[in-house]
Amino acid sequence: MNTVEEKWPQIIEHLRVEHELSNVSFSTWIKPLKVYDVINNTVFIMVNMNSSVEYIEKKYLLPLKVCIAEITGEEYEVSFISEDDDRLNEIQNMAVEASQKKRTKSVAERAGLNPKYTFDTFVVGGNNSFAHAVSVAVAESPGQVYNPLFLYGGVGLGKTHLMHSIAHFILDQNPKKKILYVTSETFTNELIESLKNGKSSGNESSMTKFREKYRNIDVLLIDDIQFIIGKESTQEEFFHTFNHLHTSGKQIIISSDRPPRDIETLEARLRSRFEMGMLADISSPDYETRMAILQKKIELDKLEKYNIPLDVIQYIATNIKTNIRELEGSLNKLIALYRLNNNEGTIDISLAAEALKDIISSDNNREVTPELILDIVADHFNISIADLKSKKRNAEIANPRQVAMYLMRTMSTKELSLKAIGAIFGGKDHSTIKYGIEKVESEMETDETLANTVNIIKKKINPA
Ligand SMILES: Nc1ncnc2c1ncn2[C@@H]1O[C@H](COP(=O)(O)OP(=O)(O)OP(=O)(O)O)[C@@H](O)[C@H]1O
Repeated sequence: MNTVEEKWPQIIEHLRVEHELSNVSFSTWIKPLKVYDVINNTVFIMVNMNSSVEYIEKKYLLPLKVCIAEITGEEYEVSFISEDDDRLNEIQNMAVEASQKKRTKSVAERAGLNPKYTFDTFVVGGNNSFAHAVSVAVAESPGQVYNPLFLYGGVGLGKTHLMHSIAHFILDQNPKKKILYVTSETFTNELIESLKNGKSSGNESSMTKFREKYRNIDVLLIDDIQFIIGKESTQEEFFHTFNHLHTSGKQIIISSDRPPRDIETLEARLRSRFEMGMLADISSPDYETRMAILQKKIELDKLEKYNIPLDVIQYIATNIKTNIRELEGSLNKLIALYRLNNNEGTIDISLAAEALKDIISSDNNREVTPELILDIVADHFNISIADLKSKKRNAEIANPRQVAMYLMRTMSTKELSLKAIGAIFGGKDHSTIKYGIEKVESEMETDETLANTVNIIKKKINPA
């Protein structure tokens, strides 16, 4: 049942009270209305045979629209229909189409894909045209052309975006394809958990489940493979997963921050497997590509309304060279600064300079600041920096927050006192910070999954 249908009794009650409808009006016109369907944000309401659609439309369309928005929190169009309406067939077809679209989308969502990362939103430039071309080829003929496809390149240059694009494309062609996208961190942590559960329960069923999950698929996408380096048991398991899929003609797509030959602790047998398909690198975008990416983002995020002057876009493209995530981040920061000022200032180069101030970082030997740690931890756990700094206590936020505290204490270039860390997290007491840090430290000793995650974040902060 959709939200409008679910909340229909509240919606009409709200209408009755707000518009002071008499009992007669209410029971004559409103009570008999039924939600017929909600399709693409339009609520179709069936009007009783004996009522007049024209009259109800004239008198109640607007009030009802407002009440629906107030009760559901979402804006809908409202359309009244009658049982002998010529449009009924058309509406039913629309409903079927919409539910098919929804199903395809949920297949993509289930596969862990970001809906924004598609080939349509990917800007092709000299830095990525080869990687893009081979990705399209793999998407068109999974398992048949380049297997595995190994995409590599520096931080924030579009590897994940390309991988998701391949997966979306395959699912669009055939929603039944079984696609699994994971980071190597997830693969490792799930393996650790399965081994642990297998040991404690004394049976192998958890490992069997793990293997079923990773082997019973058509396409495996594994992101940031560099993070399984140095872990023998993970490499061993991955080797078998790889062989199983590869010999059955299933497609494997891998990303890494460097080519296989430069991953020192990668076992030779895995390295040779990775090198037997297609290696494609993505390098830093040139100026024209950076401009094109900024323009695309303005279009996709509907930022045209801010009329950002061309010289401001050029200023950002000139100054942020090596990381597309930072390129996008500066545009977001610029808009945020402008809005902070109640949209009253002007978007000019000096505002852009302020936006860039926090973002421009020398890539080598970058200083580890609290802001950098907040940024990377938030990005890693897919939560906002505001949440990290907030007082929310649910585990999804509180645990990453404690990890951030621990990292600030142990990794910051300038040593930070407990009090200083407390100030960053909204004025928390130094004992709270101490507790958080010690909790992470002691849990890392027994919880291998947490230790693995913290180590990966450390490598993201300090990739050397
Ligand atoms: N060619 C491109 N066109 C449009 N957007 C891009 C392009 N390349 C990267 N981006 C955007 O830049 C951001 C970072 O890209 P992505 O996460 O794919 O990088 P990555 O190489 O996987 O980084 P990491 O090494 O951190 O995993 C994303 O928001 C992505 O949409």
